[in-house]
Amino acid sequence: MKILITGCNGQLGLEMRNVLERIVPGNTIYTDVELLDLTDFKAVDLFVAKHEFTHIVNCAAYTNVEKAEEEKALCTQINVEAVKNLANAASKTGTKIVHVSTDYVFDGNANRPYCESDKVNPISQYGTSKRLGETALIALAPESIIVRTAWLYSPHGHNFVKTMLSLAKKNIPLSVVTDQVGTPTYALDLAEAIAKIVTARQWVPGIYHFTNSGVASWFDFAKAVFRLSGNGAVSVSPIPAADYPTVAKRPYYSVLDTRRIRATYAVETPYWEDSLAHCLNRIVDIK
Ligand SMILES: NC(=O)C1=CN([C@@H]2O[C@H](COP(=O)(O)OP(=O)(O)OC[C@H]3O[C@@H](n4cnc5c(N)ncnc54)[C@H](OP(=O)(O)O)[C@@H]3O)[C@@H](O)[C@H]2O)C=CC1
Ligand SMILES: Cc1cn([C@H]2C[C@H](O)[C@@H](COP(=O)(O)OP(=O)(O)O[C@H]3O[C@@H](C)C(=O)[C@@H](O)[C@H]3O)O2)c(=O)[nH]c1=O
Ligand SMILES: [Mg+2]
Repeated sequence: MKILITGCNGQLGLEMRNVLERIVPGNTIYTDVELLDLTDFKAVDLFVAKHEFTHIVNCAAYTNVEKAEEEKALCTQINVEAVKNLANAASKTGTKIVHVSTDYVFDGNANRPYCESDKVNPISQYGTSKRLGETALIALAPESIIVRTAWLYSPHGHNFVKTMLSLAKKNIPLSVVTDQVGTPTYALDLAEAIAKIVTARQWVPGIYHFTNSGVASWFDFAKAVFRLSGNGAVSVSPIPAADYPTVAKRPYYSVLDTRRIRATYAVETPYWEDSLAHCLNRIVDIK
């Protein structure tokens, strides 16, 4: 087994390293944009040909939802063209790909958790680019596995938990939206799930949904961050999304149904608040 982790300094990339070095130490090469720019067709082709990986886990992406609306070309380069480059290179070497996608491929008008077969209809540039990445990958490397996740956080990088913790330090009253509902997901739990797929005896191509268990609004998520980090006194008001103007539209409801991945790969989907508590314990200086 020889694995490539791309985007190794992102939230998921860093957790993939934690998990893989515990369960299959020394089997993995980790690349960031400096070592391997995925938008460079030739570089990707040469790198993958040289190493003959058994698996690639693509943790690289353009993830700034707001800026994506203005940086459409860059977002497409990373979320679509780079995925094509990986798919082309991997299909020559018979390398299996695990690619990561998002709940933002859905429009959020459902009233029950989204299954893998449900109709997609992205409402943002980021969501559109992630969907185009999915379809390009399926066309070029149909044996791939796509794991859609949502509301990712970790001790590293940019995420809602760290945004809330830094706002808490400013001692100003906060307002957070209550009418966008999903499932906060700990990047470490996702990394465990992906590692299980990569090391499993069976490889079942297709799309899988992975999130933690349970349901929350961003407001619920913020309240839990403050309660579990000893910042329970921070004042947070619930507001409708209409009162929090943003450039990009976000789905009102994007809970994902995770039965398929649990049934196929026996992965754990811990309750979101339990995982949040675990993550907060790893973040020093939370008060
Ligand atoms: N964050 C979230 O809430 C969610 C994320 N996802 C998906 O999960 C996956 C992992 O997300 P997450 O870990 O949060 O992402 P991050 O933004 O934390 O990390 C992505 C990494 O990709 C790197 N990268 C960007 N461009 C290139 C390039 N051309 N070549 C190589 N590397 C590049 C970035 O480097 P640099 O920082 O230097 O640009 C960054 O380190 C992504 O596919 C994302 O779409 C799905 C649902 C929710
Ligand atoms: C900072 C802040 C945000 N919000 C709102 C804005 C928005 O509706 C919601 C979440 O804001 P964020 O910008 O942190 O989240 P966003 O960047 O939209 O998060 C998404 O990222 C991409 C990469 C994904 O794939 C998605 O699954 C999802 O995690 O919270 C408030 O209501 N109050 C606040 O003080
Ligand atoms: Mg964001």
